[in-house]
Amino acid sequence: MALAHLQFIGSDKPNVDSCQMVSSPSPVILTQDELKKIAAYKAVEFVESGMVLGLGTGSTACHAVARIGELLKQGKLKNIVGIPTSKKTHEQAISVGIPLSDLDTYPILDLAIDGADEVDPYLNLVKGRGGSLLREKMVESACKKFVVIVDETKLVKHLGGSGLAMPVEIVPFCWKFTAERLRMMFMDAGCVAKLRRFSENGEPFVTDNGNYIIDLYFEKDIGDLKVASDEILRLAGVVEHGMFLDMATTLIVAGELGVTVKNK
Ligand SMILES: O=C[C@H](O)[C@H](O)[C@H](O)COP(=O)(O)O
Repeated sequence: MALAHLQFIGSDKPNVDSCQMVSSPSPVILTQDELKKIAAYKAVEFVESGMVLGLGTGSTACHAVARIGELLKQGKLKNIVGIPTSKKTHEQAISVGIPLSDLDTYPILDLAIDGADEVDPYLNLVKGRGGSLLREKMVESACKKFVVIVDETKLVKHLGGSGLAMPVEIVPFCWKFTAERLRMMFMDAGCVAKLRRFSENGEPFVTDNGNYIIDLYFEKDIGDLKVASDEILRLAGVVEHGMFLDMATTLIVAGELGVTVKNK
């Protein structure tokens, strides 16, 4: 079975042993959004009636939320309870008719479906470029199964190696102090720490929890991810970071040559 298309950026030898190609190569060139939708629809095949579901946030996860709503309307799914990971997903879920609840009521979820900003060959993730990392991490760490859905541009060899942001949610109090501490923490990796701002008015971006986001950019590999994770979380002022280590149980990747499902 040809799996050469499942490439982790920068990887010499992608780890694809446990992958399964589930659709044949398509002759049509698909847009990135169409690929996201294909991955999302594939993930929704894991959903069964009666499940308590973690509903992710972002341009990929929104296709899954829409699909679940559609199947509920068609009567193909019944008795679903959704736990949204952001205010935006909350609104979307209501609009498509998914009954909602929260972690206080359902501390253990059957399944969560969500996108990611980066995925490494071990299914570690960077999340939070949409700003929802804290609620996502709370919900997705309470799930028996966590299905991650991406198009193939999200695959990387090392987290933080794509040159894009590694988000850290912090309290607004003395944010410059916290940003500087984070920068110094990863000085050897050439870290730049930037407060996320709304592009329209330059005001700080505020999360659903009333916090700020510091985006970390690295010139070099940050080394052991667990060590980096623990160190960030020990810093007073930090609420959570966007590294989701050892949480995903299944990865669904949609690419030009088809859809691949990889189980951990
Ligand atoms: O905060 C946002 C979430 O972590 C998203 O799941 C992640 O950013 C991926 O989003 P998208 O599917 O839009 O690329």
